[in-house]
Amino acid sequence: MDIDDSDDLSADPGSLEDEPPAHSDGANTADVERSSESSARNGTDQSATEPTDASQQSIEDMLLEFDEQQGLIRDRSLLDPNFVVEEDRIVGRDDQLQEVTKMLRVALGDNRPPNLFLYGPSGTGKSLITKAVCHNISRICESRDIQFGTIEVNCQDLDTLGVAVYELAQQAADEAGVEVRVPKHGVATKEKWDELYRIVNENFDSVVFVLDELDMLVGRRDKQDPAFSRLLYQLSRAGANDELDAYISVVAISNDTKMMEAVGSRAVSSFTPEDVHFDDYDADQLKAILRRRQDAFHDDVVDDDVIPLAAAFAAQTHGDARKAIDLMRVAGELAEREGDGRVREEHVRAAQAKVEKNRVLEVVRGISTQKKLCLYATAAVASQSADGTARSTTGYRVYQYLTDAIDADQYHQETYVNKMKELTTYSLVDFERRSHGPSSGMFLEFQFGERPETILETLREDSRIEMVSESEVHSVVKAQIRNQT
Ligand SMILES: Nc1ncnc2c1ncn2[C@@H]1O[C@H](COP(=O)(O)OP(=O)(O)OP(=O)(O)O)[C@@H](O)[C@H]1O
Repeated sequence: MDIDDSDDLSADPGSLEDEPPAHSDGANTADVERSSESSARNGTDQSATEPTDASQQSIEDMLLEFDEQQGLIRDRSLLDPNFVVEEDRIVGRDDQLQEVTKMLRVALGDNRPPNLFLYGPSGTGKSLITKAVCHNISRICESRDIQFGTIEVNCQDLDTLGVAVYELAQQAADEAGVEVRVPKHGVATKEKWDELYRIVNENFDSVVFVLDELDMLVGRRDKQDPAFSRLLYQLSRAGANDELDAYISVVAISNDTKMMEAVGSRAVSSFTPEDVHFDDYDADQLKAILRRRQDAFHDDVVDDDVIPLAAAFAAQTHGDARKAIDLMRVAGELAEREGDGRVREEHVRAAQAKVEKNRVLEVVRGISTQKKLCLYATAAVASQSADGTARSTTGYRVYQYLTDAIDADQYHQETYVNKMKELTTYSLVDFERRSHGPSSGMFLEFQFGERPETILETLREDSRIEMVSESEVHSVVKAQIRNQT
């Protein structure tokens, strides 16, 4: 996720000086004096229509003042989660680096590397490690005159298999420096596959396809297998038969550890990947990752407690390095905007509130009212339970209360559970199957990637949810938690 809060205040002072001010509001003292002289001559009083506050700073002055201010951030790219950092800035992923390198290095010789399935929570370095290894393979291949290509797509915003195949063809063409010869729309998916094969065969000896966030490629619901399963089947089969001359390897990346369970049996038997697991980072690892990027800031402008605090906040929610880096960037930008000479603990706390809110907003912006109600009910339970989790059985009762309160349709418990499961793809919420003894039956236990309070606060911005009394929900939740066996 990319949260861009940056205001680029680095306007070119030269060009600003050449420009006359757009209008005289807030102009300098001399202008104000000239203006009052002329009104006196004309016998008119302009004080009612024009600002007379001579101390008001013009926009130009403010821009120039900001521009002259020494910024705190020296290298913004190091605080951009999408920027691929140099190898020496990668910390705490030695095992995964070694495993991925060991398997993909086969591309350096005359052999097909194995397929890989990289899985683990968001922001744990899956994409970074893949890119770093492929980058190195590419460099060595260049010196050996092997045409190696990395063809990478993020499946998050790809709706159908056809769109995904076109995107692969487009990326392959970009990597090879050629043009795609089929149109994006209005042709059968088969033609897009053929075009992809043509581009690969004509330009590469060896290719690694990197399919990031693959589980998000669900495709049309009327198909038996999800689109990601069909994509894996077709790609890995093409590698094994004559359609592709180049050696190909498919690296599937997912947050969903259970993704392979949803892959159809045909695809499983042709894809057969080597698994590489990525764990959450702990606070110490996150601290080390941030310290290795501290030179993103000018020397000696970051207070000592800033990095440990950002690392601790990020460790609380899944140990996500992207979040830790986001926190540092937003804290730095807040400090710059306030004109503070240092990044302090208070900036990290303010950044934490902002980053959390942005992440929740990103998820809830596009979801239906029904999903919002499911999420609200579950977060309300988690916010009051002793361990911060919510049982599906309790969450459902609160959901029933909410739908009654606003007179909305009410789903069965199974649908409520499915809606909550669907929300796990955004890594805002996660679940585990649990049972408290033989008599209590099975239930899902939900835990949140952000504070449940932030989720509730954000969802209350929806006018239908806002209608429900907060204190009543509170009492209902309390009673339901008390009734849990
Ligand atoms: N071990 C690490 N050392 C240095 N930086 C890291 C490390 N792990 C992750 N990062 C940084 O954290 C950010 C997120 O990492 P990355 O995109 O690789 O995560 P991911 O596991 O692929 O997440 P997602 O599943 O959400 O795509 C990137 O900016 C990356 O540079």
